[in-house]
Amino acid sequence: MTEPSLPSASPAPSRKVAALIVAAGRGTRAGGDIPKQYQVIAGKSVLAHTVERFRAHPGVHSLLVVIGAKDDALAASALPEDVARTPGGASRDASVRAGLDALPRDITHVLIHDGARPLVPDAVIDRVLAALETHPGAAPALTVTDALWRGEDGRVLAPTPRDGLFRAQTPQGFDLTAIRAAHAAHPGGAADDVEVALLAGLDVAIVEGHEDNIKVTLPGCFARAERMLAKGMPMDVRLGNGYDVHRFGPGGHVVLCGVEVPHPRGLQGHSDADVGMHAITDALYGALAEGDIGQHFPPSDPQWKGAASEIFLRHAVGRVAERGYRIANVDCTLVCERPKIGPHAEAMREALAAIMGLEAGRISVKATTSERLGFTGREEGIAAIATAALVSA
Ligand SMILES: Nc1ccn([C@@H]2O[C@H](COP(=O)(O)OP(=O)(O)OP(=O)(O)O)[C@@H](O)[C@H]2O)c(=O)n1
Ligand SMILES: C[C@](O)(CO)[C@H](O)COP(=O)(O)O
Repeated sequence: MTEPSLPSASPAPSRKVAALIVAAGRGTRAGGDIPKQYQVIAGKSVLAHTVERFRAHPGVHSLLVVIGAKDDALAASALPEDVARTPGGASRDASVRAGLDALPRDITHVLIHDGARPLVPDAVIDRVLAALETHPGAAPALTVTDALWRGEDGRVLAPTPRDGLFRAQTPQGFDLTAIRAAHAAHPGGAADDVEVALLAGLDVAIVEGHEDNIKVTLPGCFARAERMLAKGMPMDVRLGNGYDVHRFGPGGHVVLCGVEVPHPRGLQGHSDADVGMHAITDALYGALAEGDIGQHFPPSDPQWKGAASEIFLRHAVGRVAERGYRIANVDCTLVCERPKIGPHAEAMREALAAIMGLEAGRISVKATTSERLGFTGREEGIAAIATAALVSA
């Protein structure tokens, strides 16, 4: 890998560097209702994180984002108003060409970067800029450290030598005139700009990339990127509340916080009507700002009729972990005249602890009457209120 003799993050005075961030893809492999670069992680869109990295870098003079032809509204809500944008094309290389054509006249060098790489460290940008002082092209990469095989139909066919192989990253930096000419001469279909540059005979230096510089590509990448972003941030604390009510109907027991409690009447509901567990589940979804049980398990869907509430709670707990948080504690209050909760509270805490994979010491279950006032006082139903606290894992 090239280690320039005089690495310098700040370009020479005659050099004017633009960051060209390509973000016109559809993100089909990542899934979701909107392209991956507009999905929110750690409080803002993937693309906004990416843009912020380059805007904050002293060696970058100008920034242009290439967006999908129909993504104006998404880009407007994802990016600060003063970030320059231009429409891209149907393939990555078409988007790069559109961006190169739209750069300001005084630009001499360009850093071409995937909008889907929101974690690019400053040091990687520094290394590319430094290598551009002595090369017309420079790009970050990592050596391959795992063994490589060729395989087919789930079976290994043969080992493949890994000597001299690199995993390519971005930003890939170039002399602007040279890369414009290389793109103009390229037939299309290149995976990246280094491929385009090589066909034009440009000398491209390899500088050291970074394991954090991941490209959000598959559904699991969002949580991974969010966890990595959270590492550099002060501890994040999130609180959520949940409230639920179920009315009494015929029956011989109620299920509360996972425990069957004998009672002359049962609770009615689409699922097993565990009002306490529902309130806790909603508190967890609330803390994540991910709606409520009804959104994840629509009552209109017959598959959830009579479903055990622990299915909902396990899902919410799973989402907490996927989003890079852990549960600090939950507190649930059941509001009813009868049955008496006290004798069952410990069993309820244990039942919740087992489902949530949490120590019982982080779970509180308590109860109150409403002094015979209101619907709970008239014993028409049971209400539950819950609070959950999450901290970044
Ligand atoms: N027509 C395209 C295709 C891709 N890109 C950008 O190129 C980068 C790397 O591409 P990739 O990860 O393959 O993104 P997508 O093409 O969006 O993903 P997918 O192949 O899963 O649809 C992304 O920031 C993407 O937005 C682009 O600007 N214009
Ligand atoms: C440019 C690139 O990010 C280099 O690793 C990559 O080639 C583009 O993404 P894709 O997944 O290969 O489409």
